[in-house]
Amino acid sequence: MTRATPSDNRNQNCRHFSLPDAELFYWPAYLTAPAADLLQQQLSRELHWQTASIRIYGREVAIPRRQVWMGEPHCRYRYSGTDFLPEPWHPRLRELASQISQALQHPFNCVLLNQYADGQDHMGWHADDEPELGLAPQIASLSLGQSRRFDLKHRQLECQLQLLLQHGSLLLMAGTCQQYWQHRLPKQAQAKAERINLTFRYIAPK
Ligand SMILES: O=C(O)CCC(=O)C(=O)O
Ligand SMILES: [Fe+2]
Repeated sequence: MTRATPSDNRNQNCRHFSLPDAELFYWPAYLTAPAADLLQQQLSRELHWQTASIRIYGREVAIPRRQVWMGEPHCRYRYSGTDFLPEPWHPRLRELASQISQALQHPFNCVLLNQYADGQDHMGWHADDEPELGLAPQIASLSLGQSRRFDLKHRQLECQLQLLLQHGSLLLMAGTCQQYWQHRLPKQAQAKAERINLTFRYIAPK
């Protein structure tokens, strides 16, 4: 499988991981450091970050991070028993979604943003396999700020992978990654600074 190098930073090497039942592509510096700094500051300041609650065993529990769901109006998203309606595009994020779509030759029309204040904020094991994302969804994950470890594990095989997601990097989870693998962002006591992650997704209009 071949992919064009993202247009934002053509000189960056792409690391390709061909795993059992999944393809991963990682661009360590998809955005230049100054562009990534600026975007992080802007998103941190300008978005309506929410502490969402999800239902676990019938109880409402606040998730250990803040988030924003954004995209085209039809992109409703059901996640752990809660229905999220998208916020309208922030102009910079509409532009970024279209750049990433072009670079990866794949449509993206919505994005889940997560803000992790420090290493205590995290996300547990899961897959982005909600039915509205369709079969074999491709998820493009842009990271800003504090570098954090990202873990993946196969659901059936004894197969795991750890990546360090750096400031300005882009990770594409492709193939049947969401069907056969789970991923998480673990707690990391030594991580002291903020990280913002954007996972661009595609939801087909009904
Ligand atoms: O913050 C990350 O890198 C992971 C985010 C993620 O898995 C998600 O938004 O579904
Ligand atoms: Fe995810």
